[in-house]
Amino acid sequence: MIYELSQKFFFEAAHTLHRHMDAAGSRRIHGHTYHAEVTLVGEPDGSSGMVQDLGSVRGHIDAIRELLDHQFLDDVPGLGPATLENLCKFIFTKLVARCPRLVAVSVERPASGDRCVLRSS
Ligand SMILES: Nc1nc2c(c(=O)[nH]1)N=C([C@H](O)[C@H](O)COP(=O)(O)OP(=O)(O)OP(=O)(O)O)CN2
Ligand SMILES: [Zn+2]
Repeated sequence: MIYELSQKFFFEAAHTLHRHMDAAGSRRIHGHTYHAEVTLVGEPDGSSGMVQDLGSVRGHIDAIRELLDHQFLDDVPGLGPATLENLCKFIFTKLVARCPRLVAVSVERPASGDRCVLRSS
């Protein structure tokens, strides 16, 4: 059997975005509340009963959250244009190094209903 383990977190951040539509508003500095979810899959280890200890997942998420929460996303090294897509990739790339069973990252802006999901396969 395969188990799916997930954890949610949120961060608040500002950014600008260069785009063809609604260009002026997006180019101005503005902010969003982002809700993210990470998902691991696997079978629990026989002795621990865990796919991965959620405490360790939370610790690794906290380190990534520090890079994003209350930051100006345009200045975050390695992120690129601060889109939902790039936020998913940024979180995935950093977290998979610590959580090898990571298979998906989603980032959502609940206020607008926008959401992106990045899956490894
Ligand atoms: N594929 C994507 N498209 C857009 C993204 C994105 O991350 N991926 N992001 C944005 C913007 O960040 C933007 O602020 C949202 O713009 P818009 O949908 O026009 O919403 P409003 O400006 O009307 O209102 P908000 O308060 O900013 O939600 C755009 N596209
Ligand atoms: Zn925006």
